[in-house]
Amino acid sequence: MRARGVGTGVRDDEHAGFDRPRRTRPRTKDRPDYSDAPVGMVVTIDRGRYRVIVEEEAPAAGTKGARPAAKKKAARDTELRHVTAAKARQLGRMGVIVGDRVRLDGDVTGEEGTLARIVEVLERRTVLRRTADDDDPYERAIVANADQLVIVTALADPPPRVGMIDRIMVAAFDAGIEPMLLLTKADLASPDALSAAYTPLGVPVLATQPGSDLDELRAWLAGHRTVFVGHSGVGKSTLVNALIPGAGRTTGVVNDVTGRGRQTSTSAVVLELPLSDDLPTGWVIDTPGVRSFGLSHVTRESILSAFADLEAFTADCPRGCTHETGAPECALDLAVERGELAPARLESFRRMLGTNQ
Ligand SMILES: Nc1nc2c(ncn2[C@@H]2O[C@H](COP(=O)(O)OP(=O)(O)OP(=O)(O)O)[C@@H](O)[C@H]2O)c(=O)[nH]1
Ligand SMILES: [Zn+2]
Repeated sequence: MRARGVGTGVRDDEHAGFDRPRRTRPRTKDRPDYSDAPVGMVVTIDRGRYRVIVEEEAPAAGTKGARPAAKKKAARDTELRHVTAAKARQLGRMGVIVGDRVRLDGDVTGEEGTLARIVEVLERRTVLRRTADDDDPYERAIVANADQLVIVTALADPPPRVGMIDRIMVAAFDAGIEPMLLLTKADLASPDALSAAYTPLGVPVLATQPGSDLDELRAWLAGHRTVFVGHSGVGKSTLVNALIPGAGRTTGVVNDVTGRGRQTSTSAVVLELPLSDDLPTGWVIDTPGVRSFGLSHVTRESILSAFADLEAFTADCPRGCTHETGAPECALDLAVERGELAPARLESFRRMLGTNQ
């Protein structure tokens, strides 16, 4: 007979329940209801400890802990509490990644020396994944719940790698995350060629150099959770520090002796953009410099679904059409012939398909 949860009373369906297949787990007894537990966002992970930001209503004016009236300018009407947590045993091997929204149990005061427990990971809206290389069968989920991705590429020193940009872009398309291209070091080389190569993809492109006005970028980030991805040395930390004074992202050249960068972080970090009077709040998720970006998890269909205009034409493709260059009677070629699709757009799409081979 099924054990009954303590104090839950007899439900109506309890009587009829005996001839039903037994649930593997009694619901009420082993699985406490955490629906009232506070929800927070995982901002860093370090050796099994998760730093979680819990957003709560700010105390009303006049109560203990209320914000002084003088600080009202550009203030949020909620407050952010930082809580350190460990993964609860019941989550088993389930991964918790940066950006995850989690429910917390135990001591959630966030006071020095306290430790909360992550008891549930809420459904992810997006997951940015990569494999170490294309033969790597293990995909790694890097960041959860981002809705934008900024690919940071230097125009020189190190020189841009178009293949790498394409791959990161495909990972974004696959994840349903909006990509943007940010070209740094425009003082060293012109952004024109790269800019032209990515415009047909509908990807916003922005070039920066020391002293650049970052207002356009700020406007783009406001109200979003944006992942920054880039090769080591492209100037990503310089940019993040400019956007978020006090972020303290380590910058500098690669150490000539050890060949290793000074950056020690191995996991992504969520940072809050400064509050502003005229822009909604936003978050930046900085990731460690990447050297490769494997895509063995990405399918042709998921790339196609990021190109809604092309997807509409492919309804007329022969069954099993690969849509690649030379695919017989591919409706995409016919659409270009009829002048309904820009050749550059099809070319860009096919370049993206090619990254996955
Ligand atoms: N000329 C020029 N140099 C830049 C620019 N942005 C950054 N740099 C320099 O490029 C070097 C690398 O910058 P970082 O910000 O450390 O690069 P990163 O991408 O964070 O690199 P990792 O920390 O290794 O991931 C530093 O010496 C910066 O001063 C730029 O727009 N123009
Ligand atoms: Zn086709």
